[in-house]
Amino acid sequence: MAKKKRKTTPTQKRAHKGLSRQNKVILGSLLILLSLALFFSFVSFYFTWQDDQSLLTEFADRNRSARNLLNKFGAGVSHFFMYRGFGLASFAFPILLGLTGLYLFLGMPLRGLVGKWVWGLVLLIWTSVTLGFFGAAQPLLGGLVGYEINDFLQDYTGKIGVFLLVLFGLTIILVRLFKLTPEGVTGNLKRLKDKLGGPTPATAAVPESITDLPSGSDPDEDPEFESPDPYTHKKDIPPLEGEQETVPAEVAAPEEELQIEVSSGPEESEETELLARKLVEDFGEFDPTLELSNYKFPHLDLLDSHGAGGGITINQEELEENKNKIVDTLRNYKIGIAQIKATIGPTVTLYEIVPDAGIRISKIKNLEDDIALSLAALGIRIIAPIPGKGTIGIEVPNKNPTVVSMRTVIASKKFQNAEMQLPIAFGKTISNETFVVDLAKMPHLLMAGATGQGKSVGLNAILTSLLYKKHPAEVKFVLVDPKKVELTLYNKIERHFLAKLPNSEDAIITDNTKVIHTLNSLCIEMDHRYELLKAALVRNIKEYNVKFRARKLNPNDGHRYLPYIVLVIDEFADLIMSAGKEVETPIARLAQLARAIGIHLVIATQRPSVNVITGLIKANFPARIAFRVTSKIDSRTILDTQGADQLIGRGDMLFTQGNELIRLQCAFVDTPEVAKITEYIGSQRGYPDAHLLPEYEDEDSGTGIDYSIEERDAMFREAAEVIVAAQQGSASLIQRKLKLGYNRAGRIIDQLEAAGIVGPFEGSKARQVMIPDLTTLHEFLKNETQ
Ligand SMILES: Nc1ncnc2c1ncn2[C@@H]1O[C@H](COP(=O)(O)OP(=O)(O)OP(=O)(O)O)[C@@H](O)[C@H]1O
Repeated sequence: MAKKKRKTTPTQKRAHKGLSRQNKVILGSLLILLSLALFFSFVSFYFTWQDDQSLLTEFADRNRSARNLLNKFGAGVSHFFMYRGFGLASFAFPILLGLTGLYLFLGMPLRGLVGKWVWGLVLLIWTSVTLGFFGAAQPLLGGLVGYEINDFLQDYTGKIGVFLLVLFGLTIILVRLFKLTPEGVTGNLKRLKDKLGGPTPATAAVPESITDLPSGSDPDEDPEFESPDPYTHKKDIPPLEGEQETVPAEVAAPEEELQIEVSSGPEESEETELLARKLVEDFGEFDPTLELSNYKFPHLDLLDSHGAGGGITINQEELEENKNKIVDTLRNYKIGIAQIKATIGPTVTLYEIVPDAGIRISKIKNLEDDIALSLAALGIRIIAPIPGKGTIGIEVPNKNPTVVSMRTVIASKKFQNAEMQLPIAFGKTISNETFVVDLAKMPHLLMAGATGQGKSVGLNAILTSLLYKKHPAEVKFVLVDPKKVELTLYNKIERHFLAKLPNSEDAIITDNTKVIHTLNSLCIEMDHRYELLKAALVRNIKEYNVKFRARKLNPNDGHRYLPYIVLVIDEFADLIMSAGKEVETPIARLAQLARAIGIHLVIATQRPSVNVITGLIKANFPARIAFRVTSKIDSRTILDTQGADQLIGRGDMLFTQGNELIRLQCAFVDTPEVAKITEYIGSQRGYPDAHLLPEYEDEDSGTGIDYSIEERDAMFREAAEVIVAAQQGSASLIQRKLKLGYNRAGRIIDQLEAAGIVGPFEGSKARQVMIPDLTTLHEFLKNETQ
């Protein structure tokens, strides 16, 4: 709404500039009176024209008077319009003049009059020609104009031709002006029959003819005229709250002054809607993928099956053996089992047991080590009870685990049909089901595990999933790789999928200072995106992009299609150890706020200690993955519970999104496969450069308020102009208008203060602007340099 209001202001201002309210009332009443004078003259002319005809040549003679109600004026004007002009159709003039007068008198926006004048003139000529055609013997019906046009047309097309032309004109008027279509007419007749005695369509048609627009764009239509043609269709869209008022406001406007103001707002919104619909009709929806329309998604053959094509092989003997061992161990401790069931997964088999009645669950839980000992196996995990099932689960690793290949999970129906914003195929659950989640819903992911347990493979699985599902226009990666080797392969897709800071050579970030800059730049991008969302009146990136695709957001106002941004940090511990708060603060800020605007974080660390995964970080990362860790304490640090220490490694992982823990076998994607995928994408035509993030300037580059003229920011002058023009000394105004980051805008404000253009900081209030207008400012800046 705010935007619409902003839009109306210049129009209103212009209107005020043209004519003052008083002058409008004066001019309006003059036109109304003139229209009445014309009307009475015209009517009277029909009865007196013969008597008054001789007088037309003796206008100056004061002794003679005309019989017309408005005397000589009436006789002369009527003769001019009715006889020499358009005949009966000339009544259009008093009507149009009266209407214009009324608009001026009531202060209504004159824009609405254009359509009425155009249609009025069209009707005037058509009526004149038609009456001239049918009443050629009666010059007062069609007037001289009607007669002459008829004469001219008949010379070329004959009587029949003119008749057909008149008929065609009538069709245009009925269809465009009155929105009559065969379906509409039958529908109306039916409704009329139903209503019997209700308001006739004829009465409704009057305001409609008034409000129509010549362009054929959707006017405020009479609800009575519902027809399935493309024009009336537009009305089927449910009106916005304000829009409902538009119809009565427009119709009743000539009588009620109060409603006039109301109509201006919604009219604008309708205009935007109309424009959007017209653009979509003409060009189709905005397609973000158009620039790389020939882009081919990677195909399955780029991935290996890692010998997992045949699925899980069940070793019946092993199953039986494990079952017996479990039953025996429990029996040794006097725990009877009523039922036992096995679910075989790729890495572990889950034995679900129902103990005899009266057995305490904690007793079984305490036997974890004993069961592990008797089974002589690592990585046994007891889940007592399994949530929602009423059974106790014992997970026992398989002797021959099956590799879950990325190929099988990508090929799975679940992933292929996933209607998610950022679908990730992590791998398989212990019941051998493909596990797919939406990164956008998580909304950030923390990944930890001891070295060599599958973190890098996990990150590759995330990136591969997105590469298989998303077009380069839809998602961008910001990759941070302090180890300098893990993510290098993704360099090849820089111009397709990567985002980087302006002026930086490599898209993959390996040094710490650059990481800090990038994180801050992402914070600026986040702020920009929030501004855009606010201006578009939407709540999240999804709604924003839908609106942008429907061409309801104007790129000239700074709107653009927003790709998702996934920030991946491999080895977070390194970073936090060397940069501490400088990294933690922007990460926490992004994690807290970035979910709605499509920036998602994936952070991996091999040192899950509390000084790396701090409380602040943890609180903002509800979704966590733990690969195998070496101690219970590490498991607690990541998951808030033990369990990760009992995993068997090689991609065996626990995933939580806040509540229950899910054990998964991570999909395996090897480095050569990643190389093939990136090669495949990288060899295709890409964008000219990587996606550029907003510029970030280090805060340390000068903080004192004693700025000399040479030290001033390059945007100082522009910023001063913005501030003086708006007479409002605020950093956020500079930020918004000049699209600068918060820190830079803040620094410019300090420089403006040092220059004496704005006053000192006044808490929550905007600073005082010391210079009244732009001319004074320019003078001031000129004097400064002299
Ligand atoms: N999902 C998996 N399925 C099968 N094997 C796996 C899986 N994940 C990892 N591995 C095996 O474990 C090895 C180490 O994995 P990875 O490089 O991902 O460990 P990491 O945790 O990133 O180690 P580091 O922290 O030292 O980089 C891989 O080379 C692979 O052989």
